[in-house]
Amino acid sequence: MSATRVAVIGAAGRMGATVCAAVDDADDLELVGRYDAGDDLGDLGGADVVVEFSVPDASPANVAHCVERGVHVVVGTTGWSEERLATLRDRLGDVPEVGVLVAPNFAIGAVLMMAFAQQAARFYESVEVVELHHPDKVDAPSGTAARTADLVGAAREAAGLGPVPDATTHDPDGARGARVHGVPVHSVRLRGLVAHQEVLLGGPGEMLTLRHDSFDRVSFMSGVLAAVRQVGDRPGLTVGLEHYLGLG
Ligand SMILES: NC(=O)C1=CN([C@@H]2O[C@H](COP(=O)(O)OP(=O)(O)OC[C@H]3O[C@@H](n4cnc5c(N)ncnc54)[C@H](O)[C@@H]3O)[C@@H](O)[C@H]2O)C=CC1
Ligand SMILES: O=C(O)C1=N[C@H](C(=O)O)C[C@H](O)C1
Repeated sequence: MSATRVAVIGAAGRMGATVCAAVDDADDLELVGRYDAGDDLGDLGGADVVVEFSVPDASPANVAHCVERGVHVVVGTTGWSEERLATLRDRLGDVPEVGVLVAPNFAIGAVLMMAFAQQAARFYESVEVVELHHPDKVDAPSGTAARTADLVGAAREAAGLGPVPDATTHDPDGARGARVHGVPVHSVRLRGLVAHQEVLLGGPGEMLTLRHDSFDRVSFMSGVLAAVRQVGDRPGLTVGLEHYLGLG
């Protein structure tokens, strides 16, 4: 069987460079293009699949370029709001054979953490998300934290839980963090870190802590490569790697 041809957008970045190395190392994949800011994406080097890890403001146009050329895309870039996803879904309506996966986190443990948090949400009165990342990250909260909060918030709503208890009335400096789908989210940026998250769930007399740590970007590679191998067989838009792992 011939190798799947893969191009990487954002190839000079932390994730893009790691993906290029992982694709180079895989016997069944061939790296046919590396693109970064300012490059003409052209025919994408004849790629069957593109892996996109760039910046939130550039990602939708990059993905549109691929989709218009009938190329499947695995997207790891954050910032895919509901509005952006809806536009992409519309665009995919014109090319029904093309598959796109948008996933906020490709580490298996992070995917499991989100699934466990969603499962646990209905049992706890209180929940907060703390995400901790390297200080070169440009977006906050992280895509993973936003998705976790969305999943947890929706599960709470479905279970008929009200707002998380919080007596705070005076918070001039925003110490209680952001609110995503009603869930408080706190972002830490610290030299030495890569990507980490805790979901804290509290009930009378107890707390459940779900924690995931990516110590190295290699943690994302098995998920990225699994997605590259499957995306061509999954037409349309999929959000979240869990759907490729039988967890969705
Ligand atoms: N889904 C996941 O598992 C993960 C997602 N990420 C996300 O991936 C994205 C990239 O993260 P990093 O690699 O750490 O960032 P980075 O800053 O190291 O790399 C981004 C790269 O994109 C390039 N770029 C900027 N504008 C571009 C354009 N218009 N077209 C093509 N390339 C462009 C930059 O020059 C840079 O080389 C972020 O949104 C981050 O949150 C990061 C790690 C894991
Ligand atoms: O920028 C990063 O590093 C990461 N970004 C993703 C996110 O925002 O969730 C995934 C992971 O946390 C690493």
